[in-house]
Amino acid sequence: MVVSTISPSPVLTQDDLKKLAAYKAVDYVESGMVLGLGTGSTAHHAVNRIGELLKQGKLNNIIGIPTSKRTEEQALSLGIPLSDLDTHPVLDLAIDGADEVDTYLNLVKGRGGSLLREKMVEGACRKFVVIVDESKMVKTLGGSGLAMPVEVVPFCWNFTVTRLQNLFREAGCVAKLRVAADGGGKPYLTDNANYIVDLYFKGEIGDLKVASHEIMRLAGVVEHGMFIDMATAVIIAGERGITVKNK
Ligand SMILES: O=C[C@H](O)[C@H](O)[C@H](O)COP(=O)(O)O
Repeated sequence: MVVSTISPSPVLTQDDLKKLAAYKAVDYVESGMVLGLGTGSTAHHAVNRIGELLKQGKLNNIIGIPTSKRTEEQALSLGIPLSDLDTHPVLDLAIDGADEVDTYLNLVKGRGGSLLREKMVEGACRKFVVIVDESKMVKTLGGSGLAMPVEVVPFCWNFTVTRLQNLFREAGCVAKLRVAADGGGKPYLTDNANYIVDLYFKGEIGDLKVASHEIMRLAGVVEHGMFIDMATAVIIAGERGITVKNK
């Protein structure tokens, strides 16, 4: 793993740091690329920047593959030409945020609800650059005590919640169905009309590949938010500057 650090910065807000990481990642973009466009507050800055450079004529012939309906709308509003994986099954580069990044550059994603399309698009990229502020860095995934999202089919979701929780009983896992933010207690619906079950761990998840396999073996699970061995680089913006970690 190659690590490089550049330029210290003055006191910045978390959003400033997200923007710094995003802009740095857009330096990797070249004209003619097919690009995976990530989802979330950090990726939002990168998509805006790509739109800006296209408008200024500093980038040309970019094709974007959005990882969510939200990003699709944003990209269209910026005039970024879009396509999909059916037409462009291999992408040059994807840029996206993450909820957690461990020391091996494994990720937790999906707290914003977009993990399935992200995993499909980012798994089809030659390079996957992750952009985060330093608060996202963790020793081990799930160690922050925050959600590890799993996308599940709505059919008998309660059954799947119980099975997911039982899977990680020794790690003190609590599994909860995510509800929509707009109140009413209705389940949160993903872009694929599925539900999200959030897993909260008290202890260690253990071997991530084993955990991944166990989760995916459950009928009813569509995908989970652990992105193992997928990132090729992580750009971390912090109070002391930007750090780039390459796989
Ligand atoms: O579901 C959301 C995506 O995985 C986001 O990329 C992730 O949650 C990070 O989002 P943010 O940049 O807003 O922290």
